[in-house]
Amino acid sequence: MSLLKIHNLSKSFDNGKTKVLDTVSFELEKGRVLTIVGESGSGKTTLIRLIAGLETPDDGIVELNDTILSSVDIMVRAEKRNVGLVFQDYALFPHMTVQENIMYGIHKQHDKKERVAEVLELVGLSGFESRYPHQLSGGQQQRVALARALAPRPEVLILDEPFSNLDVILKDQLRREIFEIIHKTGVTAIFVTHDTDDALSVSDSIIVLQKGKMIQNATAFELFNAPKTPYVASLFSAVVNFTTKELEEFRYPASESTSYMLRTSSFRIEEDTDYSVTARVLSVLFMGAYYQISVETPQGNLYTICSSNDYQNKNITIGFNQPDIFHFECQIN
Ligand SMILES: Nc1ncnc2c1ncn2[C@@H]1O[C@H](COP(=O)(O)OP(=O)(O)OP(=O)(O)O)[C@@H](O)[C@H]1O
Repeated sequence: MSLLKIHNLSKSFDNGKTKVLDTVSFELEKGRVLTIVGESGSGKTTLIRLIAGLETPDDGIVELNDTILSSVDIMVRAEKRNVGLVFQDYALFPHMTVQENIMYGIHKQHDKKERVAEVLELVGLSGFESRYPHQLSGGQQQRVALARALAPRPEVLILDEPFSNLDVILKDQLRREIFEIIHKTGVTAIFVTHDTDDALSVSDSIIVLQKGKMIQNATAFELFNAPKTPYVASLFSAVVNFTTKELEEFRYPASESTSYMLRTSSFRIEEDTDYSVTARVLSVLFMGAYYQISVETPQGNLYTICSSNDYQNKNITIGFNQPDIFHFECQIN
């Protein structure tokens, strides 16, 4: 059964001139992790602010545990919603210790100190109670922010771009740790990011927002393998747009009214494939873990990746298999 139900949520700013969210609907089951992805300005933060009660909707309903939290006539205050928030900038109070920061979020409980110790243990920071935020690393501050959000036992935990201020190695490590903690607590979580790697690795389902509209709501596997639009396809790895003429070179039966795309990584070199063309290799660049290869076909140049530089200045067969090509009955946008 769904814990959180979002129904036809819409929001505009500037007296209705800027529509930021347009009839967004989805449901989230208890204990699941949902990620919201989308380019800058697509409405991600506005959507979670509406769920957290920091904005009022123009239309639509936010429902948690069969109780309406927001609608045109109802607005339950943010602090009454039992929704925990972790922001990218940690938002810890600098003049308070770790213990005071975490206690701040706990309202009704008598066992405040015990709860602080419990959540600090959960995030691997036992013994850090009396430190101040400036005495902690970025990763530790983010774990304290998570502990603070978890302390009141929220029904939904929302993490807004929680890793974007951290360097790559720390980010990977912290992402793993935070999602282990989330799974351990079983809390229902919504994670907002424009980093699609984050989204693929941690979510039970992913919502893609584009210009305030929900384009697709699916598992990571479905989004990667069956994107609904060219934009969704391009979110998760490099893609090539094919013209009908280019596809004819591969002997692919292309139609004029369809847009075609292939992931760069789906090209096969010197392999038996469903559709192929002979092409001249223009360059092979060493990129560390792989080589980037550029080839010239009768219809233009293509880029792909391969694992060796044996193809320098050669004519090669490059191709792809039927299941790998995406087709969309629309114009590429
Ligand atoms: N209070 C506000 N008043 C006016 N416009 C706003 C307000 N809040 C957000 N917007 C606008 O709404 C649009 C969506 O903003 P939002 O912050 O939800 O996007 P986002 O997807 O979270 O972007 P980012 O990834 O850059 O954080 C933007 O064009 C933004 O300028």
